[in-house]
Amino acid sequence: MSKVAVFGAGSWGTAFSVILADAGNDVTMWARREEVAAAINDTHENPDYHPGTELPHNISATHDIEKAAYGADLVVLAAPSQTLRKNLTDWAPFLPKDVPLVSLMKGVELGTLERMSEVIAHVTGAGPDRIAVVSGPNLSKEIIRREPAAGVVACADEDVAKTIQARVHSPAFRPYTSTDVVGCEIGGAYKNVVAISTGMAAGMGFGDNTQASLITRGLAETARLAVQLGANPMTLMGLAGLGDLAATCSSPLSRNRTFGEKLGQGMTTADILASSHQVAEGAKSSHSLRELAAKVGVDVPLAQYVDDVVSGAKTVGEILDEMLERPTKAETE
Ligand SMILES: NC(=O)C1=CN([C@@H]2O[C@H](COP(=O)(O)OP(=O)(O)OC[C@H]3O[C@@H](n4cnc5c(N)ncnc54)[C@H](OP(=O)(O)O)[C@@H]3O)[C@@H](O)[C@H]2O)C=CC1
Ligand SMILES: O=C(CO)COP(=O)(O)O
Repeated sequence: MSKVAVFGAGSWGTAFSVILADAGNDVTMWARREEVAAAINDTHENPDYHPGTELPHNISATHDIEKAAYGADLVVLAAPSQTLRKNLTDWAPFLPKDVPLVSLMKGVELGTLERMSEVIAHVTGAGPDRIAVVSGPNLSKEIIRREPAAGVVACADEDVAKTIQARVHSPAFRPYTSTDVVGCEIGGAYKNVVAISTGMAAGMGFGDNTQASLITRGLAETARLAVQLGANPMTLMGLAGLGDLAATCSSPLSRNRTFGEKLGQGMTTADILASSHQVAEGAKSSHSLRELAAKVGVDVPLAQYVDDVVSGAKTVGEILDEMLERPTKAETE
């Protein structure tokens, strides 16, 4: 059986390991905490992230980087976007040479403004034919219950994308291929920001018209930036764009939407962060995406407003007024 190393044993690393195991791979997960690895091996459960779900027996876990990587012919990376560079620097010396590296992350690094595939390239020296992205409407709690879902495997080398597609095709998970890494990554990172804005509206008590307006203008903003960075606009109409946006903005399971709801109800970012240990990537990527857009000359009002509220620079009431008072324009501008 082929072995996959999954680095990261949080919500998505664990649920994606179930896809891989169901697809016939032997999976070794690397967990940051020794006790999480021990619990997975002893009880076949990840008690911190998916309590009560039995994991397939072809999944094991370790806290030892070398053991996790040994013999893997596919490496999957599932850490928070803002820590990936540091994590990967530790993992890189142990990773098998020449195997594909798959990013599951949906964020843009603060400071460098790099997408995750760019961070992977810079830290490992891997070329575009070895770096892939899996994205789409894939809320981990639904995936681990084996509810049917689809996703996109993107790699500049279509043959590599097809090989990974075959490795992640499980009875419940239907992967499509793409060569548009930029479009998939920007779609994945941006939908988290839009989900925070939609959550804010819900938290302020506004209904479906407001939320649908934000989702639609958010998609326009996502597409503007992605296309400027070289993406195919049709990618944003696909699973890694509209698909993920719809799932994340509408689901109570989304950490980003929930984060926004709490902001809308008046909680501060510090209080929200203290109330959950799970990552809501959009809280940081609203700032990096705003800066990335400024760098390439794209107007991204939604990312600016979300960033302003997350940073505490403005209140939700203030940005609501600002949004409604903006000069009107053509929809396709
Ligand atoms: N959850 C989902 O439904 C989906 C998530 N994603 C993306 O996957 C990525 C990972 O998210 P997800 O698994 O959900 O996040 P979680 O918050 O559920 O888990 C984060 C994981 O990263 C570990 N971690 C936290 N901080 C660090 C650090 N400083 N160094 C190394 N490891 C660390 C955690 O370890 P510990 O337990 O020890 O803190 C945990 O294993 C994100 O980019 C997210 O957007 C993509 C699709 C679906
Ligand atoms: O990316 C996701 C679903 O596709 C998960 O969204 P959240 O991180 O908001 O929970």
